[in-house]
Amino acid sequence: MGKFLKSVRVAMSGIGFALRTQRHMQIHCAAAALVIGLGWLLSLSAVEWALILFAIALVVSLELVNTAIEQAVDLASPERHPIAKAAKDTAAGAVLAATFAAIAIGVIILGPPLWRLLFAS
Ligand SMILES: Nc1ncnc2c1ncn2[C@@H]1O[C@H](COP(=O)(O)OP(=O)(O)OP(=O)(O)O)[C@@H](O)[C@H]1O
Repeated sequence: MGKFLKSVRVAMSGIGFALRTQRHMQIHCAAAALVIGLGWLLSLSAVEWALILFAIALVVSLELVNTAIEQAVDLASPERHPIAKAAKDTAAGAVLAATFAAIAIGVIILGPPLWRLLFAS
């Protein structure tokens, strides 16, 4: 197998691990599928799609990094330690910050057309 294909395979296995083991990753992916479905229903523009897809990629990527940090911390410090706590809490904070931004982007882009579809037609 080529080097590139091997890199893709191990990266996909990392994504699979996070999907199987992390409840938050499953929630993010379910929310992403819902938003993509709504975007298709509401015929978003190219720029709107770009923003939505960027927000989804940011949240999912940070959840993957958060998972990697949790695994590394559990390996390095199975016992409780304030630095282990700081590492895990900070990584979780990164996911939370991106999630807030993604929710804001979703409301700004999907809110008005969804409102018109539901209440003004
Ligand atoms: N080794 C540790 N030392 C100190 N505090 C820890 C340690 N491991 C976990 N914690 C604390 O418990 C919290 C939860 O950690 P945990 O590893 O269970 O992740 P999680 O937030 O439950 O993530 P997920 O549900 O996505 O697996 C951390 O954010 C941290 O505050």
